[in-house]
Formats: sequence, C-alpha cells, structure tokens
Amino acid sequence: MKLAVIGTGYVGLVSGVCFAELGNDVICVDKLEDKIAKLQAGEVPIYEPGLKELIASNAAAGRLRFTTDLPSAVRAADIVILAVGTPSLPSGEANLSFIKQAAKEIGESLDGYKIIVTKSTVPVGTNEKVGAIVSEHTIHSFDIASVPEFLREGSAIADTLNPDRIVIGTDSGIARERLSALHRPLTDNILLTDIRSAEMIKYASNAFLATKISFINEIANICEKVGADVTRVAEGMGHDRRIGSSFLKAGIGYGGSCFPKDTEALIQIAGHVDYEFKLLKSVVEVNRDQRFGVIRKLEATLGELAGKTVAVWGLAFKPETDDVRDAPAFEIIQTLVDSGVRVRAYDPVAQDNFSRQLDHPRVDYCASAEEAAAGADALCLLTEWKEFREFPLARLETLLRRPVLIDGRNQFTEEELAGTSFVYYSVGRPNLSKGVREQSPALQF
Ligand SMILES: NC(=O)C1=CN([C@@H]2O[C@H](COP(=O)(O)OP(=O)(O)OC[C@H]3O[C@@H](n4cnc5c(N)ncnc54)[C@H](O)[C@@H]3O)[C@@H](O)[C@H]2O)C=CC1
Ligand SMILES: O=C(O)[C@H]1O[C@H](OP(=O)(O)OP(=O)(O)OC[C@H]2O[C@@H](n3ccc(=O)[nH]c3=O)[C@H](O)[C@@H]2O)[C@H](O)[C@@H](O)[C@@H]1O
Repeated sequence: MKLAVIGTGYVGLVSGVCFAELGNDVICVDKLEDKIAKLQAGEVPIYEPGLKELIASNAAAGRLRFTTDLPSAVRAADIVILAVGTPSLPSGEANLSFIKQAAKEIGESLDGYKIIVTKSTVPVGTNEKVGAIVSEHTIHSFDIASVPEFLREGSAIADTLNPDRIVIGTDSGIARERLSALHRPLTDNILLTDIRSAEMIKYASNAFLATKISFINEIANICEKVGADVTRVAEGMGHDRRIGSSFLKAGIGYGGSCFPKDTEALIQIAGHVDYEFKLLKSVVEVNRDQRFGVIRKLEATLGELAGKTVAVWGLAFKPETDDVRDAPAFEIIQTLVDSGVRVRAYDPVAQDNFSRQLDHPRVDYCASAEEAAAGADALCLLTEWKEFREFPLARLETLLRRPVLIDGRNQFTEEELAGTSFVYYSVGRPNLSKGVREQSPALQF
C-alpha cells in the first residue's frame, strides 16, 4: 500500500519505517526543513536503538522517502497517517493546533478518495473534528479512522513490529478492511471499534499504566516506614496473573512525553463532561511528589545541602532514549541548585538535550560517569542505564568524597553492597549502612 505519514517524531518515524519494512511504499512528511534534510542524508534526529539501520535499509530499497511537500505526499498515498504532536496546553488539555493545521493541509491536498488515520494521541471527538476540517477543504470523499499508537521509547521498533494489539476505530467498512490488511502482518489481534472508543482506549491505557506506577510508589513509601522491601512485594503481587508483574517498578515516578501529558489531558476530558476523575488526580499528585524522595534522602544523610556537591547519574526519563521531555531529573536538579548545591551531571545519551534546557552556573555536565562522581558528597542515580548498573562499586567508593548512594531506581542489591562502606538509600527498600540493614523502626499497634 502507499502511505503518507505526517510528522516525523517518534511515532511518525518508527511507524513509517516499520510499515516500509513490511513492504509498503512510505513517504514521511515534516514541516521542519532541517529535519527532513538530515533524514534524507541518512541522519536520524532521535536516539532509538535499531532505528538508523532500519531507515537506511528501507530508504536504500526505495520503500521509504522523506519530504516537506505534504500535498504531493498526500496525493501519492492511499492512506494518510497523522502522527503530529499533541503537547499539553498550560491548562493540561491537549493542544490540537498541529492536528487541526495538518487536517486542513490534507483537505486542501486531496485529489481523490483517501483513508485518513490519526495515530497521535487525541481527546475523544478529535477524529470527528479532523473529518469536519478535511470536509471544509475538499470536494473529494474520504474516511477517517483512529488507530492509536502504543509503542514505548527505547523499544519502539520491537513494540511496533510485535504489538500486543492493534486498535482500529472507524465507522467505514472500506477503512476497516484496508487498515486490517495493513496491520495483519504485525498481529492477528486486531480490535475493531467505533472511533470514540478507540480514542478513549489510548488514554485509558496510559492512565492505567501511570496508576500502576503511582500505586507501587505509594506502596514503596509505606514499605520504607514499615521496614518491608517493595521489590519483593511487587514480585509477590506480580505472580498473580490478574495483577501482572509489569509496571510495578518503584522509583522516582514516571516522566516522558506521554504519561504526564496524557494523564492531565484525561482529567480535562473528564472535566469537560462534568466528571471529576479523582483517582487519576491522585495518581498525578503522587507522581509529582515522588521525585522529591531523592532530595529528602539526601537531606537525611547530608543534613544541610547548601555548599555540598552532588553527582547525578542519568538525565533521560528512562534508559535507551535521548528524550528528556518531562524528565524528573529537571525538577530534582533545579531543587538541588536552588538549595545551594553544586551538581555534577552525566547521561550517556541524553546530556546534550538536557543541558540545552537546563543551563545553570552550579550545574557541571561531565564527560563520564566517573568524572561526575569524582569528589562528590553523594551520588543520585536517576536513570537506570546499564553502564551505571555495571559500574564497579569498589571503584565508586573511592571516587566519592563520602560514600553516599541514593539509588532512585533500585539498581543495586544488598549482596552487591555487602562489605562496602556505602550509606545506601533506595526506594521502598531497607536503608543500608556499610552494607548492613539499618534497624527498622518499631511498629506500634
Ligand atoms: N513519543 C512516543 O513514544 C509516543 C507518542 N504518541 C503520540 O503520538 C503523537 C506524536 O508524538 P511524537 O512522535 O513524540 O511527536 P513529536 O512532537 O516528537 O513530533 C511531531 C512532529 O510533527 C511535525 N509536524 C507538526 N505539524 C506538522 C504538519 N502540519 N505537517 C508536517 N509535520 C508536522 C513536527 O514538526 C514534529 O517533527 C503525540 O500525540 C503523542 O502523544 C503515542 C505513542 C508513543
Ligand atoms: O503514549 C506513549 O507515548 C507511550 O507512553 C509509554 O511509553 P514511554 O513513555 O515511552 O515509556 P515507559 O516505558 O512506559 O515509561 C514511562 C515512565 O514510567 C516510568 N516507569 C515505568 C515502569 C515502571 O514499572 N516504573 C516506572 O517508574 C519510566 O521510568 C518512565 O519514566 C507507554 O508505555 C506506551 O505504551 C505509550 O505508547
């Protein structure tokens, strides 16, 4: 099939290249001339494992092209896929200006029947709005469909090529048939729905995953007070197939370009129909506070923070990505420098993106994990990159001025820390001092 994909962010690029890999003829479109020029030259604007190679092979095979010429790409396609951004407005609502503008441009470009698919995450009712905008600008017939995207950054290609399910929301028989045929090579698990339910499935899925994370983070916070270990608790819960073991990793809370914005947007969607989504409001509130656990633990060990030097390992919101959108590291580092701390930060991949957005005289960006740790009063691990997990603890002990390790991602085990001199605070697990568990407080009944 011939596809035009509008927007070359994560979703546009990854789904475009994966459809090309399946043998379709794909043109990816973006407004940004620089971005398209780079893609045409074989450069990939984002760090995503495997993406560069897959783009190169499909471009060389002539199945994948890049352009800024939206009208020509739309005319050459049978199916037009909208993958533009839907960032948050200050109110928390989704900003639909990119969607609306792209819908207008698509409408103006139509020269015959097309299927117009929205992959961007959009509030219920948006696809109908897209249909109305396209209609205003064309005399040609078209159908609309909502096909939400569920890929995760860092494993985007594997997720796209092996999806748990594909959701196709449309009221058109032709669109249902052609979009099922397009996705069937990926999975047989295709769920056909109406448009509004498909739009809701995406928000409900992200909100539920965010809820699991905030739930386990609250359990972790209680574990710290009662002397239990949240990793064992999550393991014990996860064996129950009704609960499942995924998304039960306690830590510094969720970040990224989607959970924070989509939870806020769903609260607004509910509010517009006079429904207060109390549970999701709490999920967001718990998440906002969770990152400050790192600061509280630093204060508990170092006392007054002003004048101290703190190393930070990890700036991306999760490993295997250079995306720093809504990364908890921003607020943690900002709070530290506001308290008079000098920060020595390092991330193997996301450092350039991060430092462009947080430039402060008390933040030094370092060339290596080792350089960041050298001479610091404490080290905070904020992103679970493999290189941090594999860093020899004996070496780290000698680099730090004080062997204080605040592990925001529960990366090290008690066995690994046994025999070291670390004061070790993690999330929802007993604190260790010189490798030995600190006494849990007596419980009152
Ligand atoms: N990033 C992710 O992992 C996932 C994102 N989503 C959703 O997918 C959508 C896209 O997200 P990202 O890929 O992160 O977006 P992004 O914001 O990184 O990129 C969007 C791209 O669209 C381009 N664009 C905007 N208007 C355009 C127009 N009229 N014509 C051509 N290009 C245009 C922009 O220049 C930009 O390059 C969002 O709704 C997001 O919520 C869904 C699942 C995963
Ligand atoms: O709509 C989206 O954009 C995407 O949002 C998430 O994907 P992503 O944000 O790339 O990454 P996740 O792996 O879900 O992690 C999100 C955040 O939650 C945190 N997390 C995740 C899992 C966990 O157990 N604990 C936890 O704290 C991560 O550290 C990270 O900050 C969803 O997992 C995707 O299905 C969805 O398509």
